Amino acid sequence: MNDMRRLERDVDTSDIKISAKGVQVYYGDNHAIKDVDVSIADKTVTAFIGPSGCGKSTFLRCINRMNDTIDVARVEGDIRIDGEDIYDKAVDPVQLRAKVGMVFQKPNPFPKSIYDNVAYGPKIHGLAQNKAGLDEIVEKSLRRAALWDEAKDRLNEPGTGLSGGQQQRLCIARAVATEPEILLMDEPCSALDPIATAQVEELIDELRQSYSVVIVTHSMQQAARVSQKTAFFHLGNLVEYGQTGDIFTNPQDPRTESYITGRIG
Ligand SMILES: Nc1ncnc2c1ncn2[C@@H]1O[C@H](COP(=O)(O)OP(=O)(O)OP(=O)(O)O)[C@@H](O)[C@H]1O
Repeated sequence: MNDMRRLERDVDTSDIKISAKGVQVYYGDNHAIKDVDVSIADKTVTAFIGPSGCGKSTFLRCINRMNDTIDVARVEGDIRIDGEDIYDKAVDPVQLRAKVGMVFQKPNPFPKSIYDNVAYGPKIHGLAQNKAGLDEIVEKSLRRAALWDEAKDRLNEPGTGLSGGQQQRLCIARAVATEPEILLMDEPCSALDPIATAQVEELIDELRQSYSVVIVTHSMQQAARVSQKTAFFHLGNLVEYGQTGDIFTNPQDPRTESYITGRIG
């Protein structure tokens, strides 16, 4: 039995959205993720924490097969969404990524208008019948990302002309526009000021009503504020996983305790 299985506590096994078993990731000879098992709940924010280089982003990228785009990366093991093997040969990674949206560390709007940034995904996935349908999706997505009021009078202006915090909300609007079921966020606030961070955190809390949200964060305060479940990674191992409150107040593994008290990291 590995560490995580022994230490997993209070993780509701009902309503599991993502389940991973025996996941290994290698970059060439570098064994970056070591035999990770985890079950991630629907309609919940799950935070991945741990020291730099422990594999948080690598594991996050397994969930929408973004590691496929890295030549030297090799993923082994079993990852299922709603019980379906996402690494099955029949699964189209492009379709998968519409269902599993991703928001990156640095806001990365396309060099297109605000409207087109949001409309791009729905267009390529054929989600709108006509222009009116597309307009509706764009408005709804910008509203969900709490950007509509600031953007509605400048939809044809470049997305890159928005402030950093607005650009990140635009990227969230772009991610939700394809009606995903899971939203992966890789340090989504690291380039934002405290006000924009607070707005995005508020948004994450709202988004969990509809999605399973998985967020990588370097900020333990942020993990404590936004997540219900926390997974602590160390040297490629998932060391401890449980209710966020328990992980921060009563960690079971000395490595978790050292990290949250600032002794490693
Ligand atoms: N594209 C890549 N090519 C080769 N090795 C990589 C790549 N991405 C990550 N790695 C390696 O995999 C290991 C885990 O890195 P990863 O970025 O997943 O960690 P992390 O916990 O997200 O780190 P950080 O908090 O610093 O972002 C590291 O040894 C890193 O060097």
